[in-house]
Amino acid sequence: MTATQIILPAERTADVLRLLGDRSIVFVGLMGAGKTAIGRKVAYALGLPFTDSDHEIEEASRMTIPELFELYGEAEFRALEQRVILRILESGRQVLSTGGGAFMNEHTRQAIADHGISVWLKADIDILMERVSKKQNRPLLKNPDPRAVMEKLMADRYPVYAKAALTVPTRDERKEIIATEVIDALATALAEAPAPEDKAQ
Ligand SMILES: Nc1ncnc2c1ncn2[C@@H]1O[C@H](COP(=O)(O)OP(=O)(O)O)[C@@H](O)[C@H]1O
Ligand SMILES: O=C(O)C1=C[C@@H](OP(=O)(O)O)[C@@H](O)[C@H](O)C1
Ligand SMILES: [Mg+2]
Repeated sequence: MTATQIILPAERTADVLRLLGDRSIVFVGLMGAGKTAIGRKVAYALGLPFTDSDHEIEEASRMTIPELFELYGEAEFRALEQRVILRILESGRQVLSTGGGAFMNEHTRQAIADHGISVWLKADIDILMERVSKKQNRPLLKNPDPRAVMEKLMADRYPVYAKAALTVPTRDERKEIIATEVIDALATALAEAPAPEDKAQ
């Protein structure tokens, strides 16, 4: 199946990239919000490389995320996640989609602030549950009551996700539409907070 991609006018892309400077766009938010799916579309539309931290962790460890949790536990996964994200952020401007827990780590949050502009993709619980129920690849939700787990994660994490540079609501709408809304929100936010080298102009 060929995925539909967004085509932006060249001037629009050039404007957003200029305002972005050397910063990466970093997606944060809960499981199922669409960080991976929307991040990929945003990257394609802007002609930027795309990286998903979970994918990089799986490549580096040659294990799946559920295997890592099962064999080494969550603490080891978090340590690996921190290292991998720091390395990715130092490898140049890109779109990075993080795993839902990554932004909870203070060092990771600082590195994201140093190298990028963070985007909290925020969806309501029904949407999150509908999406995550389709795949059994999220160890935290391997629980008799995954909705209660998600509610607890919302309570614990929302105050931290709220530290992201911008928040973009997402909903039951085509990925291309959401990705376009993210780019619009980014363009507005970046125009208000230009990269240092752009401020002088
Ligand atoms: N706007 C959307 N419309 C329809 N499906 C979506 C949308 N955003 C994400 N999805 C689907 O929901 C699931 C979870 O999305 P994903 O990008 O993996 O979320 P995350 O990385 O935040 O956990 C995937 O199957 C993805 O294709
Ligand atoms: O929220 C979390 O703690 C996690 C989210 C997952 O990524 P997605 O948010 O991309 O599903 C993955 O990193 C792991 O299962 C833990
Ligand atoms: Mg993901």
